[in-house]
Amino acid sequence: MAENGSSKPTIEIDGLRFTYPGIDGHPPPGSKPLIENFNLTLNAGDRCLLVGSNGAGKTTILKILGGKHMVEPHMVRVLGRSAFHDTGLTSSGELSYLGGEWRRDVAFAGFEVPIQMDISAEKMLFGVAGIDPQRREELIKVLDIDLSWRMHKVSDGQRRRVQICMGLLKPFKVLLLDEITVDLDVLARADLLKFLRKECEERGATIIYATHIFDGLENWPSHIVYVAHGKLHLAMPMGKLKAENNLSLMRMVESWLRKERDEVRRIRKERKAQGLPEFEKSVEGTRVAGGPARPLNNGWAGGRMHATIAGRDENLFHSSSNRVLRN
Ligand SMILES: Nc1ncnc2c1ncn2[C@@H]1O[C@H](COP(=O)(O)OP(=O)(O)OP(=O)(O)O)[C@@H](O)[C@H]1O
Repeated sequence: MAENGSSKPTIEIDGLRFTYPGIDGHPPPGSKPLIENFNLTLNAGDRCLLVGSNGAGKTTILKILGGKHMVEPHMVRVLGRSAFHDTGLTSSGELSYLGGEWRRDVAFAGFEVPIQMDISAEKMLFGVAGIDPQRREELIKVLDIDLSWRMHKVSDGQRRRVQICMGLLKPFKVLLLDEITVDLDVLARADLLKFLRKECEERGATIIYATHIFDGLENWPSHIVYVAHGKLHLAMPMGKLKAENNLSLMRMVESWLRKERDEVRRIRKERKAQGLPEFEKSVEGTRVAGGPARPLNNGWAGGRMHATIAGRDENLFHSSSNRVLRN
């Protein structure tokens, strides 16, 4: 994929395989991997849109890249390093992940600032040490943040702007965005996308952005990746895709998802006709080897992880899934 200066890929996924662990920290016996045979290479400057239906595995892939789930080090390399094993990648800010639970509970992994408390936007944004003042000023402007906002009183969108600003303060080399723009108004979203594009073009950053909202994205990505049932279905430079297809981005994705859904329905119908259950059984939240049935969540979802760390289930967490899951 496109290169910018450095010839080494910034993101390399090679034969990725991943199964969510059961309560004992191991994949449940008989379970089928959620992510399988997944390969992707991205370079400095690439802006990659990650698309797929609900439950396709986008968040899981981003979390693996963000070092939150353990996989074998050779399967996923970020800036040539294993994100799970090399914690310096995230602590240095070179790798930044802005996703679901980050949005709900804390301002930014590592800063440990509860977002709902009575604190001003200014205190949050100026409380982070070692930030380039010019970059901070630019971000405050891009996200149109009023420094006097009190975090417990602002709207969801205003709070989100401060959170995004916190997450972008350090000049990342790789940024993983998991549907972070849902609450932003049209202007804030457009300005943020413009800023992110500049980060890739001028600094050679690499961004993977998972979203279901295609408004204003038509000319933003340099690459598109479509994932279905944990498998890579398509990874392509946007230019090539547009040359082969004159649909809009949204219509294109819609047509892929429609095809995928029709195929799932067809398989279910066949199973029913054969006297088999339409939906497959799940083992501790993971699908059993077989057709394209979706796994169910086993309760170790993002929101639960924080509760587990902070709450009474702490021992349970430490004796089980923390071997493979990092929040
Ligand atoms: N902690 C977990 N344990 C077991 N299964 C999980 C866990 N987290 C997610 N899953 C399952 O893995 C599958 C993929 O989930 P994931 O969140 O990666 O999908 P997604 O593509 O991001 O979906 P969406 O577009 O809805 O955000 C889902 O079926 C989900 O139920």
